Amino acid sequence: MSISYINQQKAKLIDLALFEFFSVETLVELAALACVSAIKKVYSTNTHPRILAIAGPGNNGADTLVASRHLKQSGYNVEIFYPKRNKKEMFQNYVKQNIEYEVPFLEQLPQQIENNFDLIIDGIFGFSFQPPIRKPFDTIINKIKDISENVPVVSIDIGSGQDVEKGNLNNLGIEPETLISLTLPKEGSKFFTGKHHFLGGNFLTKSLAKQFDVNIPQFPQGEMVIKLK
Ligand SMILES: NC(=O)C1=CN([C@@H]2O[C@H](COP(=O)(O)OP(=O)(O)OC[C@H]3O[C@@H](n4cnc5c(N)ncnc54)[C@H](O)[C@@H]3O)[C@@H](O)[C@H]2O)[C@H](O)CC1
Ligand SMILES: [K+]
Repeated sequence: MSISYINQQKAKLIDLALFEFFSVETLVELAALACVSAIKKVYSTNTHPRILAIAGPGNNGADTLVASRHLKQSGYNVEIFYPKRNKKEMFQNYVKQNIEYEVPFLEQLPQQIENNFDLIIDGIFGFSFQPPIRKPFDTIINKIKDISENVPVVSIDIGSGQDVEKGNLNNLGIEPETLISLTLPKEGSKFFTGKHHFLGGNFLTKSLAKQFDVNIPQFPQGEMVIKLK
């Protein structure tokens, strides 16, 4: 039985259904841990010790802020660029936590990313993205696209700027080396051209799968992610 790929509306509805059972903090913490697990499988602290994490204003950014803290605790040097701060208490707490865990926040996107970082985490937009890309993310996404040949990019849930359902239309979005889909892959990820595709966020029950008419995977024993590619 193949895993279902879901459209934007279904992703939002499944997310809402999960909020009936879990707090957003719980889902974000688990999603972030799954991302960290996938990242560690491909990029070690020896080969890719310096990480630049770029966090957007929504829950894709929340996943990134939490993943940054866990990566720092796992021995990576992480720095965060978080240009549009969400005022909600949860996000303010994530900032405080990172400061406590000695993860610095950068005021600007660094000039020489290629020389100073081994890996970029793209946590700008997830499944709620609606084109066109607004400022300041247009220039940020273009910059990441330009250097993605030289520095590997890991995108959380979606390559930011990509259409959730149609993929990298007109090459407007980030095409990452590694994509980590959450809950179920989005339709746009059928066109993923990078090297590694993981699925994390083992949140769905049989009953929710039935309600949303989706096929859910069996995660390998003891694993937080499944390798799809
Ligand atoms: N069930 C799950 O799979 C879970 C997934 N999680 C993560 O949450 C994101 C979706 O989060 P959401 O808050 O709904 O939205 P986004 O982060 O995608 O972005 C919303 C944010 O971005 C702004 N925005 C949207 N379009 C644009 C644009 N064109 N230009 C500029 N800004 C834009 C918008 O205004 C909002 O501020 C999902 O992908 C997962 O990563 C959670 O972990 C919970 C469980
Ligand atoms: K993203």
